[in-house]
Amino acid sequence: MNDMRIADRTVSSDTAKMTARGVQVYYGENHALKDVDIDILGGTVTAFIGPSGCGKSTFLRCLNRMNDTVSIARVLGEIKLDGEDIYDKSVDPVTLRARVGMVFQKPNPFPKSIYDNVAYGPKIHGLTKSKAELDQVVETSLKKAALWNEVKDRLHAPGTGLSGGQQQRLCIARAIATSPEVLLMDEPCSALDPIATAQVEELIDELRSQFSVVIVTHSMQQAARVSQRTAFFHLGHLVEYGETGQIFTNPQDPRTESYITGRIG
Ligand SMILES: Nc1ncnc2c1ncn2[C@@H]1O[C@H](COP(=O)(O)OP(=O)(O)OP(=O)(O)O)[C@@H](O)[C@H]1O
Repeated sequence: MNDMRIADRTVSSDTAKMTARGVQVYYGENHALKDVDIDILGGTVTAFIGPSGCGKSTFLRCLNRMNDTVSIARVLGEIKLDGEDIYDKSVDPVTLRARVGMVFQKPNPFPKSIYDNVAYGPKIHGLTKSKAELDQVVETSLKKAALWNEVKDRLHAPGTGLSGGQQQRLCIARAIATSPEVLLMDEPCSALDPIATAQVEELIDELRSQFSVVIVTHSMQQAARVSQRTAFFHLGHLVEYGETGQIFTNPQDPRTESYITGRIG
């Protein structure tokens, strides 16, 4: 942990964008997540770290109700976005996922053109009124995802023809095209080479000026590079949550210390 570039630790907001209280997740009989309480801050990158199977992705997927799509998953407790219960019956999960977007581990562009990948969300949510407005959203999203210059002359070529790193930036552009308030990223760099990883990490830092980012990562170096807040999960428990520098240099719980020093993994 010595040669780490450290992210700017200042957070632009200390108000909670999302809050979770007493969250439990069961997959059938498997109690995967146990009594998780957390406040996700606005304008902040929050990293979820912990050993394989500790529940990081499960909790991430609770934040935009992706676990609704898993028939054996049961989510208990309360999760709020701007004070509103996202599991309330009146909340449409598809609309919620436009506000709380997601980028997955493997780049998964639709088998459509670069343009149509980005235009998809604004179209289905009726966010634009004209073709010119949609063109503008596509361009702005690709610019925010640092991909515009590489693709502006081939917007109608298939998204699947891009390199892995470009495909992941296309998926980020697709996720931000609906102007989400929170962006969830589940190990977004695990399929990328070091150069593409550095590009996506730089992007994450820029994106937090517009919304909260929550990133699951296996890499402690990555958590230290990109996040201002870190949550350490172990065996389904949220063991420790705090300022990233403090978690890595002065952990309060012996389990966190064991993990960051490599004694549990
Ligand atoms: N779709 C699913 N169906 C059944 N069990 C699941 C499912 N997804 C996760 N689990 C179980 O929930 C527990 C937590 O898994 P989860 O994927 O959330 O952990 P993780 O910390 O993200 O792991 P990794 O770092 O390996 O991705 C594990 O016991 C896992 O087997």
